[in-house]
Amino acid sequence: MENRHIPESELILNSDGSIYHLHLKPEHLASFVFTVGDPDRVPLVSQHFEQIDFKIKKREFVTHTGWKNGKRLTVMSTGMSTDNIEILLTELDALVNVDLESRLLKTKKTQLQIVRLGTSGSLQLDIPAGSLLASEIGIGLDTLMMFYPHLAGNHDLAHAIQKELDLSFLPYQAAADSDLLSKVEGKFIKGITLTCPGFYAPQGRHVVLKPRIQFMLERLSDLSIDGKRLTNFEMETAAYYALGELLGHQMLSLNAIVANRPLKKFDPEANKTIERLIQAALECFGF
Ligand SMILES: O=P(O)(O)O[C@H]1O[C@H](CO)[C@@H](O)[C@H]1O
Ligand SMILES: O=c1cc[nH]c(=O)[nH]1
Repeated sequence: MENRHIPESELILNSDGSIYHLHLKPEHLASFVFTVGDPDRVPLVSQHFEQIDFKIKKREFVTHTGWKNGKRLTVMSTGMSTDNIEILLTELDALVNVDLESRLLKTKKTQLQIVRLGTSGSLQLDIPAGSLLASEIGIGLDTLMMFYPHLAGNHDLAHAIQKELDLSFLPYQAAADSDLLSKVEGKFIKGITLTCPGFYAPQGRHVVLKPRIQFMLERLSDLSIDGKRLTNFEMETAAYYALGELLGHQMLSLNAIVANRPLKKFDPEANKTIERLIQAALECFGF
């Protein structure tokens, strides 16, 4: 990669030297990061830390860094949608891989491990609310990755979804890091996750405005691609996996299933499932 001087208007630092949106300096970040969508979920994770050394809030990005079981870790909130994940991952990568003084790439690369702890809706009757699901693959129904280099790897699912829904664009497809995925074996079911650019019509919901794509839920639930089926809807996973692949960081998205869409049910006990998700993730990663 060309080692150019990154201009001030392209990688923006605040007056205290912290990075623009996240408001972090390199020393505030651990190499293992849990991410959550909801800022109020950050203390639900960090309450399990033995010690918290650093806390900051900027916009929807709330960060706590501390220690558990002798290991340093960070938890941070991202807000919703893939556009926020683009900001998150670009700035996290810059914190570890750009010398913020010289504005040049560091010669030695640091790899982050980033695990999303999010909520999600199931597309399948046999994946009830209350399930814990690890996304093996993420498929993005948004256009974020049209602005970045092409992804390597298999795009079979993306092509099948484009055909089924008659989309004018090709969704993007990327996979979880296999080492991180192996750590949750037995504790999480595995699934194929659809990352949507919205919560309502882009997930086939009808409130007042009628979704343009008819029977989206049923068509995606029934789709079988070489024996593989789609399992859940959320709004960030594919961007983590795609940008993780391009930037060289390890990513895993873990989901608390809070709705069963075929049953038309939302789980009133969703908070308990989120707490189980947090506990299970801490255990699986040795914290
Ligand atoms: O609970 P979080 O992590 O925010 O994840 C899910 O919940 C939000 C929608 O309610 C979207 O961000 C979706 O991905
Ligand atoms: O159905 C759901 C539930 C949580 N998050 C989503 O994006 N969709």
